[in-house]
Amino acid sequence: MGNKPFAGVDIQGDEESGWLFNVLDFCDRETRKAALFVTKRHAKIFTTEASFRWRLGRLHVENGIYFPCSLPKDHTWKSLFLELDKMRHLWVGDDVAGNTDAPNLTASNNLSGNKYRISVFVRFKPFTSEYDRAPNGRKAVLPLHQRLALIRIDKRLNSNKDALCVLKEQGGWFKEKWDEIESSSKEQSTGTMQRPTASLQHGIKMIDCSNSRIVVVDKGLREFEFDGVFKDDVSQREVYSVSTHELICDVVNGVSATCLVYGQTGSGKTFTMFGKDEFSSSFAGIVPRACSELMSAVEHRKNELNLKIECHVCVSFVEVYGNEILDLLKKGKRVGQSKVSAQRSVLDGSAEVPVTNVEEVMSLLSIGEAQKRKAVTAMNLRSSRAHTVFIVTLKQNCFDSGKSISSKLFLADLGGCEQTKKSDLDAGKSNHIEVLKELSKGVEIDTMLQDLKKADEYSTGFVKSDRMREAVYINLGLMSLKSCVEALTRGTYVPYSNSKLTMLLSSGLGGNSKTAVIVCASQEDEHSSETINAFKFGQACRRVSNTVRTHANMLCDLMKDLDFEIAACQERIRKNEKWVVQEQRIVDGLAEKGTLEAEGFGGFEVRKTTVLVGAEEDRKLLHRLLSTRSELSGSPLASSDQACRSGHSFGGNIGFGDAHKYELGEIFSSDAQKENYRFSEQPSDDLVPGTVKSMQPEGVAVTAAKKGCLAYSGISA
Ligand SMILES: Nc1ncnc2c1ncn2[C@@H]1O[C@H](COP(=O)(O)OP(=O)(O)OP(=O)(O)O)[C@@H](O)[C@H]1O
Repeated sequence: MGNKPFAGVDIQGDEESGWLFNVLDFCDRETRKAALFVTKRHAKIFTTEASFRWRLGRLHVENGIYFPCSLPKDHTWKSLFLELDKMRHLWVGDDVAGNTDAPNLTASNNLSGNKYRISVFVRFKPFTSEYDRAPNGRKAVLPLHQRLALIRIDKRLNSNKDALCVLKEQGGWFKEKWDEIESSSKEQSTGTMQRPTASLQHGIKMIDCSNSRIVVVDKGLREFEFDGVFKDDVSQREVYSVSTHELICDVVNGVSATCLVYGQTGSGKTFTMFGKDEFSSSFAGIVPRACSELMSAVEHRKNELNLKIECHVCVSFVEVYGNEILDLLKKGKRVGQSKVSAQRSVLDGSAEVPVTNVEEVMSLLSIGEAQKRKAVTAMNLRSSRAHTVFIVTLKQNCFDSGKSISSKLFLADLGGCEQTKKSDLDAGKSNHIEVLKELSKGVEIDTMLQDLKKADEYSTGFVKSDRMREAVYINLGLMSLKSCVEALTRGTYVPYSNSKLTMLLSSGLGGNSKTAVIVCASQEDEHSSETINAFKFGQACRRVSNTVRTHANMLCDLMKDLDFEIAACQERIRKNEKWVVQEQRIVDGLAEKGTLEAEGFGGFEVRKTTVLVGAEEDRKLLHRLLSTRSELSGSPLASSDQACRSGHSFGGNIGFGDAHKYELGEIFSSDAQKENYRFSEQPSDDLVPGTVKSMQPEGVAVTAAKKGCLAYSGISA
């Protein structure tokens, strides 16, 4: 073949190097060897980032694996390629995936069962006014070492000595105190030096976006580390592309994802999740951006891929208001009665509306927005009075392989944690004028009249007790969310059923979903304690990992896990279980009253029974596992089939020492079926259901087949 085909290859160019990979992937062994020889001196071609990007493109076109157009955080094109390459057989049918000749096919399932930590981001809201920048809150007294640590982090100093110099230069109280201590320590050189302390404003001390760290003064100095920190000037687009964009790619690749915003009331959660003004403006939040990306990916699937994949998209938009789930797309109609039925209705699709293009999604978003409950509080002129969850369901069917995959995207705008004193729930009336101003901004006079009416509705609707009740329910939902996250970090029972909110979001918290949490925060010192609490919640979420599987592989994996457990259980039974002989003294029932025999002196019969002991608990477990497997597989025979094929024991004895003795070929009596049985042999095709197949030499054990099961061995006298 020579050097010719590769002579003109521009090794840095995407397309050219792509062509080279193409050739290498499809040529025979000899050609490949020659090609590798030629390109040896250009070996870096195989490792350049550009080449991996090109490979991702191929993965997309040929295997239907969607990948983000911009690199996700902490990824290189190479690492992204290696991660997504594990899914290359996502759309290959099970028949092909089961073929051992096809190399690396089992790797298709590698994503199933992968553990992913919840990613947590922090977004700061801009200061509301210059007044808010002024220190206006609690003070905390920091010990000297923490004060020095703060300076070291802030000024990027390496030693405490340098930090001490900075502290002295800062002058003020500390310098005076330090001079005082130095002079007194000179006088009494043997005495121990008193540690100087200084009081600091409680709140955020440093925001380090490049290292995603935030340093705060709480009771002492405290540092929080997150996956990303966005300052107040970061655009909506950037927040979306860093925090959520990757999740959309996962949803297209069949993995469910959740993104939730958490924070104090008025901290910018709704702004981050839904945006402001038009959904198409630069202020558009995560929901409209995610929907347009998802819909364009779906469009792309239809038009451009080699594979024929049919996609169906449905959306639901619900509000957890008080103790109820309301459907915002059906004029706030209540969904389900109980917690379970409400959760089922939302998750199983009765609240879903099918959509075919992005315009339809946006119009549904507007309908839902209009239905949302908002009110004026002292903290926010348009405070959401409920938790809102927007759910997108994507069902994909591949015509070529017959495989279908379903995934869900949960986008939740949680209600803000509220201190009712701060949010001044009666502030509606006093803020009336503010609402009017906001509503009339840039609007013509005739439309203003309508707005005035609207604003009037706002003000007249302000019933303090209603606002209080809403705040209590919001806080209760958030408390359940916190207790679920805490339970997940401790590894104890997770109380999802405590609230409808946690039941809805259970897949995102410790479930089968990739999850991102965006903590929205104010920078004002006044709100420092709420902000720090929100950071603590974010930190707890960061310790939670979800096990993520593509939906298509879930059942398969579950069966595999069950089979593994069944095999282990059977192995334990085989090791621990043994037959023991039990003796039972039976008084002659026919003896006449008053005789010695009747009283049990002398004339009694000793009846020996053989029973299986040593693995009673494992037997119960095995029974449970087999019935679960049978339920999952939908086949009533599966459980017994499984047990028989393994050739292990099950059950006890039948009729031993009792009246009935089975003969070869005899039909099992229906009474005998009430007793315990024992599997012992491999089932064979020549078994006649319900009959005794063979007998042991002493005439003690029988192997028999019973209706509905394949084989049994019982013990008969
Ligand atoms: N990053 C930001 N840039 C510009 N304005 C912002 C930002 N974050 C929030 N705001 C503004 O702050 C106000 C309050 O924000 P928002 O309604 O999103 O708060 P919230 O956390 O959803 O409150 P609540 O929990 O009470 O509903 C809005 O007017 C919003 O436009």
